[in-house]
Amino acid sequence: MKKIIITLDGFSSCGKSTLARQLANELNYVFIDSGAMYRAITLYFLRQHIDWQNETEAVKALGKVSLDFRYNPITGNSDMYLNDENVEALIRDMLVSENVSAVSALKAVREFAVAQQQQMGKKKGIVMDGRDIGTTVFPHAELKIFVTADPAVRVERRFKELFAKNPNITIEEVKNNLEMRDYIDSNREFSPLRKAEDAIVLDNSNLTREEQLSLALKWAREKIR
Ligand SMILES: Nc1ncnc2c1ncn2[C@@H]1O[C@H](COP(=O)(O)OP(=O)(O)O)[C@@H](O)[C@H]1O
Ligand SMILES: Nc1ccn([C@@H]2O[C@H](COP(=O)(O)OP(=O)(O)O)[C@@H](O)[C@H]2O)c(=O)n1
Repeated sequence: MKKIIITLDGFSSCGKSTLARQLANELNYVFIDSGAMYRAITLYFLRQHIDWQNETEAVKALGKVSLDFRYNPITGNSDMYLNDENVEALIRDMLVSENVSAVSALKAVREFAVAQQQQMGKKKGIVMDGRDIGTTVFPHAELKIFVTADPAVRVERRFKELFAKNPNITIEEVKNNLEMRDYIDSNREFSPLRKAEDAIVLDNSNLTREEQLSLALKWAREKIR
C-alpha cells in the first residue's frame, strides 16, 4: 500500500503528539515527536552550561549531541535518548520548558534537528508533529494538519498532565510558559510556527481523542487510497 508523510503542526499543548501517536498506531506508521528532539538538545545545553547565544559554542556543543528514539516495550511508545541515556521524563521538566523555545530559535539548532528529521522521513510511512514540519521539514508532505484548540483549553489540558506528576505546579506557571513559548515560536526568524498554506485546520477544543482520530484518519485514508 502507498505510504505517505503526515505532518501535524500547531501551538503548544493542543494535542498534536496525542493525535500523531494515534494516527501512527492505526496506520502502522512511525511516529516522531520533533519537540522531544529540541527538548533533549535544551537539556544537554543546560546540563553542560552552554552559552547558546554564542554561536561557536552552540555549534561545538551540538557536535557532542546524539539523539535517537527507542521503543519502550512497557509503554508501547518511543522514548527520547540523548547520548544513550533515556531522557523521556527529564525533558518534560519545567526547566526545559522554560528554555526550549530560546534554544529552538537558533539557526544552528534548527539545521541540526531538521536534517535528522528529513532523514527519518526518507522512506515515508511517518507521522511527525512539531511547529515547522509541514512548512520546512516536509513541505511536500501528502497530508498536513494544523491542530488548534482554545488557549484556555490548552492550558487546562497541560496543567492536568503536569499536575499528575508534580502537585506543586500552578496553573499560572503553565499558562505563562505556554504563552511565552507560543510567542517565541511564532515570532522567531528561522522557521517560525505557521500554518502551511495547504494544511487542513483541526480545532479539537470540543473533540474527544476518539473524535479527532476518526477525522484525521478519514483525511489520511483519502490520501493513501
Ligand atoms: N482531544 C483531547 N481532549 C482532551 N485532552 C486531550 C485531547 N488531546 C490531547 N489531550 C491531552 O492534552 C495534553 C496535551 O496534548 P499533547 O498531545 O501533548 O499536545 P501537544 O503535542 O500539542 O503539545 C495531554 O495531556 C493530552 O493527553
Ligand atoms: N518542530 C518543532 C518542534 C518543537 N519546537 C520547539 O520545541 C518546543 C517544545 O516542543 P513540544 O512539541 O514538546 O511542545 P509541547 O508538547 O509542550 O507543546 C516548542 O515550544 C518549540 O520551541 C520547534 O521549534 N520546532
